[in-house]
Amino acid sequence: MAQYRIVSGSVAVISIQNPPVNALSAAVREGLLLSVRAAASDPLVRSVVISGHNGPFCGGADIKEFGNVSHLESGPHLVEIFESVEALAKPVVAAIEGFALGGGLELALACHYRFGHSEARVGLPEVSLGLLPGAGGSQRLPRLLGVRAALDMIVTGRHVAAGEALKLGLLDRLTDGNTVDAAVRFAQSAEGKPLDDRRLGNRPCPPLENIDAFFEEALIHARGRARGAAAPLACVQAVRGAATLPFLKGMELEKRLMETLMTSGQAQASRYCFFTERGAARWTTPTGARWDTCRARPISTAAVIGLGTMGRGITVALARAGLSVVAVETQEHQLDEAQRAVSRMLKGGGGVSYSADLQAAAGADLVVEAVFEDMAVKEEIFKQLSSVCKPGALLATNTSSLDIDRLASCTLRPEQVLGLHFFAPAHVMRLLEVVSGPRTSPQTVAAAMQLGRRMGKVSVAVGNCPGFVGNRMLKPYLEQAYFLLEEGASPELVDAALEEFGFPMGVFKMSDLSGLDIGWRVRKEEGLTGPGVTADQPMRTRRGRRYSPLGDLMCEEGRYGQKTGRGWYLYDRPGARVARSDPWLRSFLEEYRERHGLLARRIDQQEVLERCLYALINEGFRVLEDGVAASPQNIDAIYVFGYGWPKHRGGPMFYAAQVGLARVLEGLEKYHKAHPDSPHLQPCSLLRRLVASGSPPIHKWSEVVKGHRSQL
Ligand SMILES: CCCCCCCCCCCCC/C=C/C(=O)SCCNC(=O)CCNC(=O)[C@H](O)C(C)(C)COP(=O)(O)OP(=O)(O)OC[C@H]1O[C@@H](n2cnc3c(N)ncnc32)[C@H](O)[C@@H]1OP(=O)(O)O
Repeated sequence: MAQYRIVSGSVAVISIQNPPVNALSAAVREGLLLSVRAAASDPLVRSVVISGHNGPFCGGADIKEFGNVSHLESGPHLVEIFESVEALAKPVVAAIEGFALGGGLELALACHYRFGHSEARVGLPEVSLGLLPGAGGSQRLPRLLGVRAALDMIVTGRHVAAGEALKLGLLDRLTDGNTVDAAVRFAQSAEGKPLDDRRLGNRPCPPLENIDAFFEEALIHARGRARGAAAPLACVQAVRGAATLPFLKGMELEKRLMETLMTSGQAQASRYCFFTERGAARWTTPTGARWDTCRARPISTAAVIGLGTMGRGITVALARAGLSVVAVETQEHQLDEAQRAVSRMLKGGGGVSYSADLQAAAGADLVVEAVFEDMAVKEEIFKQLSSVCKPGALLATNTSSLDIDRLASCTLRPEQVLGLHFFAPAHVMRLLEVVSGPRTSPQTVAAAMQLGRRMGKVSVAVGNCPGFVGNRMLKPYLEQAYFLLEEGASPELVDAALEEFGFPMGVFKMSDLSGLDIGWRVRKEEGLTGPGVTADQPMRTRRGRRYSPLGDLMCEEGRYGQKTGRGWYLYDRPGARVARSDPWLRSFLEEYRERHGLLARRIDQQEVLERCLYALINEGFRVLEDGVAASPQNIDAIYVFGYGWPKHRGGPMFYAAQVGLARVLEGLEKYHKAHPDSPHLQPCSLLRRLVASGSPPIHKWSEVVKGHRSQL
């Protein structure tokens, strides 16, 4: 769908019409090509403006079509359309409002001039979909901006604001007014002028010295950041083609690379993540509440209780979302320090006031409690908040695992109590688990989900259980990693396998970063270690199942990780980040194995991956079975946006489907047989039932889950 009209006697305005983002679907491509041909053949038309209908210029190719080759191939191809645009003998001006992304920017690059609104943004984000700008973008952009700037945009996929795009030379002019009107006036002024130099396909790439060395380095850099993703490397290759080949040869290279990427599992996984991120907004809860049936009361003021690292980050996230925030910390020295830190992060005051008195929370629409993880302390605060806060105020806890329902029962308003599980650093990390207990009202969930969106978070509604979704699934993953150390692996081996898989950090490096003492405190509270454990209990068994005390022993040695300069690795000083192997740990593990009669065996990376990831996935199926997560897509969103699961692998549940459910089941059966005292390796019944029903595709799993639903 493309609207075609003539304005001011000589300008054809072609408007892309496909709400909400004017994506280039087959119908749009058809309409666009017909319109371009009409403009070419109409003698009255002397110039052309291409714009987006109702605001945004164009959000790119229609991603929904990518999963289906026949959709992709129906209608004219973008490359062909853009060639016709560029070849037109009349000046073509792109009028960019809102955004021009992916194929949208590639269309603008085929135009002879680009006019932008001052608030527009442009970019080639295909890389985050596991692709490259495959409709000429990888060849035209370097010819316009030069290799360095183009490569940066293409490999990172970042959105560039209009002001920067003007400086880069990507936009020719900006306007604060009506972009189409300004573009029409400009198009008329360009009528009859020569166009050859405006056609990027005709231009050579601006020269670059030491071109081979430049691209070698770019490839090394991209490989370092890609974590196993193929698209960034293909982007470098395509831009190299732009720098070294004639345009048409470069286009052939782009096409070849694009065909390989488009049909890859990585692109499929990245696309799945795109829709998973957006799908989380269509939430449901175990109690049957839904996003489309409840209205959220808007939240404009908030109080944050407790200004440790999490509280500070949450204050910043709320203030940046435009809320007026009162930050409460009863310890005066901590309050001063927090005030300075928050101001620094906000680059000024930013709507935050500070208080040492809980009464300051009285007028807030929402209170987020972020004190340390101690149930008794939290219970006391919730009791007080229940009487201090105005009726209707929502009371949230930022616990990462404690029982929301227990906190709700300390208040006179259990329906307004919920968990908001932020991830550190809270003002940076995209994920927010919105945890509802059995008594949390749908309106409370709706308000929290809306707030999450305002903060720019991927908010996922989950049910209440120890660890909620993310940390609950992490537990078996960590446990297997510890067991692997007992059986002969080293932290380096385990971490290398996980990092090669695509995690930014292996489990032991991650544990050093977040602090071993956190898990130690939780295990003490659970009675797994500490004074409550009597000397006659076997060290490696708890409640009839295998237990590894390795983490506890490390903490007893004062090895808390980066903060103490020693953990699973050695650091130059407390707080340093670079992990080095520690000979002490090697002997510690050897002695430990000897003491417990454990024979070290050779463990390969495949076993590391299967034991750790399959145990995590298995728990994911249990989470689905229990109804704590509404869908496998929600679990995957949690892992991709909160736990560093590589996007090009789609998330744990998607990965399980891609590996094959039968293979995951078989792997779990094998490992459970070898380790019968490790119940996390025992395949759960949902996985068995899915395999028995022929391993349906992931979007059909809910049909198998149904009927078995929810204990909550
Ligand atoms: C044998 C094999 C053959 C292989 C052949 C190979 C050759 C093929 C050649 C093809 C060449 C293609 C080259 C071009 C590629 C591309 O353009 S890829 C797409 C690039 N664009 C993007 O990545 C942009 C994605 N979108 C966004 O970033 C955001 O949506 C936005 C545009 C910035 C708007 O944000 P916001 O206002 O916050 O709205 P959202 O909630 O994100 O989105 C609203 C709804 O719109 C849907 N949507 C968004 N973009 C697209 C899109 N490009 N296609 C389809 N749908 C899109 C989004 O899912 C939302 O939908 P709902 O959730 O249903 O509301």
